[in-house]
Amino acid sequence: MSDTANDSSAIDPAVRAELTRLRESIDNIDAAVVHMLAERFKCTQQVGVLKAEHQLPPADPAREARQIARLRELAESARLDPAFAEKLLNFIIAEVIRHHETIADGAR
Ligand SMILES: C=C(O[C@@H]1C=C(C(=O)O)C=C[C@H]1O)C(=O)O
Repeated sequence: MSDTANDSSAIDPAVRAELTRLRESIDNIDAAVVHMLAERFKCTQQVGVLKAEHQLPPADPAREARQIARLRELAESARLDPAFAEKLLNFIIAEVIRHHETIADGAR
């Protein structure tokens, strides 16, 4: 990459405008992702409390398998890499299970 690749004075104004337009949408999408994840974690925290109150295990592998299969199908129809969708869901679920273990530990 040349030294001037990130120097905005060297970028064609039309290209700069297009980059700015796209980055504004990326920023909006990132904000939506954060808000959606926050809502999801609010729900999963409640599931964690319910499980702890009723001595249910933090993880439910059968439910996870159904979610992964569903998400992979959704990803395919949205032209998103299903392997990426699966990795992302597994990453989120691992964090949820960690929260559930912490809640269960606190209830003991
Ligand atoms: C939220 C739950 O707990 C865990 C987390 C899941 C998730 O984040 O979607 C799914 C299954 C469980 O391993 C649940 O059982 O529904």
